[in-house]
Amino acid sequence: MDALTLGPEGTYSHRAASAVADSVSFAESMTAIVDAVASGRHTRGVVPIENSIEGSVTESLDALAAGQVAVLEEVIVPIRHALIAQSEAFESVESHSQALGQSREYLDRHYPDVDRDPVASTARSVERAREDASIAAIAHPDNATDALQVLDTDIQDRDSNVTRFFVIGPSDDRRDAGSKSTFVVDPGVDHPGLLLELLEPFADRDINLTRLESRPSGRELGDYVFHVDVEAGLNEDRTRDALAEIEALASDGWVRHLGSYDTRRLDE
Ligand SMILES: O=C(O)C(=O)C[C@]1(C(=O)O)C=C[C@@H](O)C=C1
Repeated sequence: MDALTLGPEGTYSHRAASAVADSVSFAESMTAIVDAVASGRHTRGVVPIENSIEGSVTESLDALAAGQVAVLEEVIVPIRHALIAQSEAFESVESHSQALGQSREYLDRHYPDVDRDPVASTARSVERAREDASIAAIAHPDNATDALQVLDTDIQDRDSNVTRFFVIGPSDDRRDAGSKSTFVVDPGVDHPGLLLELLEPFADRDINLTRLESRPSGRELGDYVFHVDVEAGLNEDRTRDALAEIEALASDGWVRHLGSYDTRRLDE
């Protein structure tokens, strides 16, 4: 099966997608990937969700909350960045904002006066460095082909750097079995203790939460949609019971079960 992911060739998303699909096609943004799967134009997509240093990939979270898709698997990819350019004589560093953030301490230490410019992906910054000697890229070292050189390796601020991706498909492919599940909750109400009430159904049943993220609903300041990951499948009674309680609490809003899924870890 073909998977749509963030391009061009050579992104970390490309590495994640290659591990789960027979072939890979490329899009320009996470929103475009989720839209293509939600509308049926593509059967599989692979989007980054969170990084161990920089945190959430907010564009992916907001697209998942808006689009009708299912999460089928999570893929954990080790991220080891290289500094890539035609020579040491570069004047600016470009990369995806996540990669610039993951290498912040390195750049502060070694290139404090060099401009940092975000572009759509790490591989896009490599294309730019290939065309322009004044630009250095931050990307996987395998991208340093032709006139490009790897000026430094392992420039991420922690060696344990990993990014978590979701493999997504149409809502009809949603599964109830898996070691983890993801929900998006728009409570539609606001009162003291609401967040506590939303979490208690999981705590009461000994269900471990692995992520809780508040994203602005976009309606007004202070109004949030919650992304919740738990270590349990929806085929378990305890998860179904917890979800029923949350649905009752959010009866003026909505709850979306994005799916239950297992984890795949890629080697370095
Ligand atoms: O630009 C890329 O290579 C991507 O696949 C995107 C992305 C991200 O959005 O987090 C994926 C993994 C790394 O954390 C850096 C960038």
